[in-house]
Amino acid sequence: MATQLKNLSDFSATEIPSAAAYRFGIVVAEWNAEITNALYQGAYQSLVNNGAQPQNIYNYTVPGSFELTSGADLLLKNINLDAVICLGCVIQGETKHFDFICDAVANGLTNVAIKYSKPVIFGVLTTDNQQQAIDRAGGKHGNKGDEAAITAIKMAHLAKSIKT
Ligand SMILES: Nc1c(NC[C@H](O)[C@H](O)[C@H](O)CO)[nH]c(=O)[nH]c1=O
Ligand SMILES: CC(=O)[C@@H](O)COP(=O)(O)O
Repeated sequence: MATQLKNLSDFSATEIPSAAAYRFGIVVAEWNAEITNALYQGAYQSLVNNGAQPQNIYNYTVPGSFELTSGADLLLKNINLDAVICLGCVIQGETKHFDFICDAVANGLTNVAIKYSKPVIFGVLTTDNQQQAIDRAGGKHGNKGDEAAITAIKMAHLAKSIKT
């Protein structure tokens, strides 16, 4: 498994641009809150550790990962942001519901990013079980929230460099 070869929180500080000039939205799904709260803490701390100003980080929650698309759309429609980080945890149950949510969120967030020409970061765990989620939300495989935050910083920097 690719993740087993990589820690989601391993980054070289020299490769990460400063986040000081950028404004970030973070949308967090409430489903599996013990996991998504850990993802949020990782993302928020990674932003701040790389220079983001707390007053430039706009935090919101939505009921479930399926609503992350609506959340990202509302933020980009109403707030001047350089990137939106979307955090969720979808865990396989007994039915195909998992598949529909995961596909909807991945495609939905992609469409929002294109609609606004803004980076929308897919920080959603899609796991077979709870332990896999724990391992990727501050456990042995790091924190996907860290990864999502660093991705947001890099994409915001890329967007700025292309525009100027
Ligand atoms: N089972 C999980 C859900 N289900 C809820 C959906 O995301 C959505 O809120 C509902 O279908 C109403 O639109 N959400 C997760 O984030 N994680 C899950 O494991
Ligand atoms: C991913 C889900 O929505 C899942 O938790 C729902 O469980 P089930 O497929 O057993 O209804």
